[in-house]
Amino acid sequence: MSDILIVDDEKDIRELIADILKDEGYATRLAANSDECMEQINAEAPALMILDIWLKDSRMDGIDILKTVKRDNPDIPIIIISGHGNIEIAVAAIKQGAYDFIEKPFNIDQLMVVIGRAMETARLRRENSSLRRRDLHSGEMLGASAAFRKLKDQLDKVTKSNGRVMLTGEPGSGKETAARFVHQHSNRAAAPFVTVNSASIAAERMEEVLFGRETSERGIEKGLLEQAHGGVIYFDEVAEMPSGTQSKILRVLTEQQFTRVGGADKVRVDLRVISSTTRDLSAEIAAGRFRQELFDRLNVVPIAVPPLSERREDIPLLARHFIEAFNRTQGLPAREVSDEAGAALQTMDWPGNIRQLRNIVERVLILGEGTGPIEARELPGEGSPAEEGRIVLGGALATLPLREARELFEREYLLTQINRFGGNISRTAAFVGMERSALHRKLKSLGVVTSAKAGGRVAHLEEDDEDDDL
Ligand SMILES: Nc1ncnc2c1ncn2[C@@H]1O[C@H](COP(=O)(O)OP(=O)(O)OP(=O)(O)O)[C@@H](O)[C@H]1O
Repeated sequence: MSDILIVDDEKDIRELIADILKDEGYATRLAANSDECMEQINAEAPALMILDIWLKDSRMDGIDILKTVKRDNPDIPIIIISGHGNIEIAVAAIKQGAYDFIEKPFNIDQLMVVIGRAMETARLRRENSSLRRRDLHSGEMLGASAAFRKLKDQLDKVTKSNGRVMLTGEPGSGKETAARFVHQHSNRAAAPFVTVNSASIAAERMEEVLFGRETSERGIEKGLLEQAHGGVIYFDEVAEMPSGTQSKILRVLTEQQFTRVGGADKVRVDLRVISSTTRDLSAEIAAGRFRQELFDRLNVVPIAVPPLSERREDIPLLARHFIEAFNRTQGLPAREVSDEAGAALQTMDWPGNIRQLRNIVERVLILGEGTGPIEARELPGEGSPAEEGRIVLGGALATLPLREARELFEREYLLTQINRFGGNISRTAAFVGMERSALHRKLKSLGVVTSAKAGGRVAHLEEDDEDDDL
């Protein structure tokens, strides 16, 4: 993605521009009409396009090409070449998103200045979005809950080794973040961390993307494996990997070398492999969708990343972290979180885990009401009944005698609070306003077991002792 695509129906002009650009050290590609142009872009997006607005013998004219490219590849800057006196068309092109225009006959210095500026703007834009992405994907891991500490201990141990790690966990629970953490704390930190999005690369392009290619026109183009040399390659959602690619990856892991598409030489790379999955890979293997041998090679150190519902205690901390990050990167208001909103966040369902929390925080900050603390009513799904001091009698509650309904309510209420405080009985007792021993008795009378998982409802309920940590 470092070359310039020149689209002009006049061969002389195309070649003249290409020669000038080559002298200036740019790689170039040429297209004479809209079909050739789209073919080139689909093969690989160029860093910049120089586009003649009038194209003879072409299915689409320059403006149509501009619209299509701006729709599908908005980051490619496009410089328009227009005939002398066609200012109106040039202005229309700028309105459609062209970066700038130059008039024919053009002067070389002027062309070079415009190209230089466009490249710089595109570079800054890319850097900005990668900074923003890095900021929200920094490998910085926050948490204090028992489930988080257990994860962190396991990750700390593997940073020192070179072993292949398989991270399992729900979507958005922080698998990539955990992988980046391992990378950043290992002796490979100075080398790249490269992600392979197994689900989003088309099966037929996978090989080229991973192994790179060699052609006579463009020489060697490194694939992701080579780009990650010395560092970490992260196979995100390995269960989505097409079966043909699974076999090829297996071969690379066994032979420790591969060839580029169209190439003959063997390439060796030094990589640490970390993979992740949201699916149960043993079920995928049983169903014949995932290769057992590949699983065995990738799953040397399995680590489970806990869902947010098992680390509710960390929710306020994470929410504050995202508010701060959105404030810094996007200038959104740095609001506090009210106690009610904090409690509501801790009791919500989180199928999308930490990513969902981040999205909700972003949405509330964008749509929010002013700069004061975030209130519970601003959160999705938070109705007014609780605010009015009412609860909705859902399910069986309305059909039960008072004593049983009260017990049911107490059990639900206490389980929810215990979850919010990460299973810590002392802090739960302090919050609900009971003595610790009284809370224990109450839980016992309600049939809640305090030393183990209670019917799957309490994830980390601890037996209390002097030290209230798990
Ligand atoms: N411990 C953490 N502390 C702070 N932020 C975190 C933590 N874990 C995850 N995040 C943030 O949550 C979001 C989702 O995390 P990440 O992309 O790592 O999840 P994932 O499990 O890899 O998701 P997917 O299954 O979709 O690939 C990211 O913005 C990430 O920065």
